[in-house]
Amino acid sequence: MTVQVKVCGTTSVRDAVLSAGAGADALGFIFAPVSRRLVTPQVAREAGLSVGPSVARVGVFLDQGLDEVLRTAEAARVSAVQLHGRLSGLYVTAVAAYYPVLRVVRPADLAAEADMWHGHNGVTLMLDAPEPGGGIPLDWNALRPLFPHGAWLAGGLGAGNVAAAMQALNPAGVDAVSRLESGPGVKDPAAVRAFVQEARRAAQSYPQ
Ligand SMILES: O=C(O)c1ccccc1NCC(=O)[C@H](O)[C@H](O)COP(=O)(O)O
Repeated sequence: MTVQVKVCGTTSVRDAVLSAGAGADALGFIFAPVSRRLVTPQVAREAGLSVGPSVARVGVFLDQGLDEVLRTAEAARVSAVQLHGRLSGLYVTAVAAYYPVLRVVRPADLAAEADMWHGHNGVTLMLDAPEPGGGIPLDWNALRPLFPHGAWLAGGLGAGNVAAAMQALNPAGVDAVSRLESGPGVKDPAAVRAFVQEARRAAQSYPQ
């Protein structure tokens, strides 16, 4: 089976090209003002154009207004939107009318959100730690009974632990940022390459 590998927190053309060259399926561009990896829509657009058509560009938002999300996503020409925060089902559905949505949930909300979005093809769940971009791994084994088929996983992942996380939960996609950086918003090339390679290797042992 395959796994989608997303490298988040892209802030430059250089890092977009690096992650795409390492084999990432998706690049994340963070538009949440609280982030140390904040990028402008203009830079995200330029970076997205530099990686060709087969790499997804994901705009990442945290508790931002619907207008702001749609305007920013359009300006950056992203291909999908990732939504963090306390958001109503109506809000998520409104964004999903325009973009495929990665709806990010914390462990405490996983069961309720999995029920809400079951069978909704435009919304994919991503389980993440309570503090996005914080580099803290989850307790994968404890989450095993709750983890929905087809969901993605984030939270403190890197080359050193992505295989164990995948073995525990069989996520359809994995996402990381903190452990792939040499500094806030700057990618460490070796860490990015190792993360993508390890995720690909671990996916080979997925159940058929
Ligand atoms: O990374 C951030 O700074 C951030 C800030 C606000 C909202 C989302 C943010 N990151 C979103 C991501 O997709 C991260 O890759 C994900 O939370 C995992 O991060 P990490 O645990 O550091 O690998």
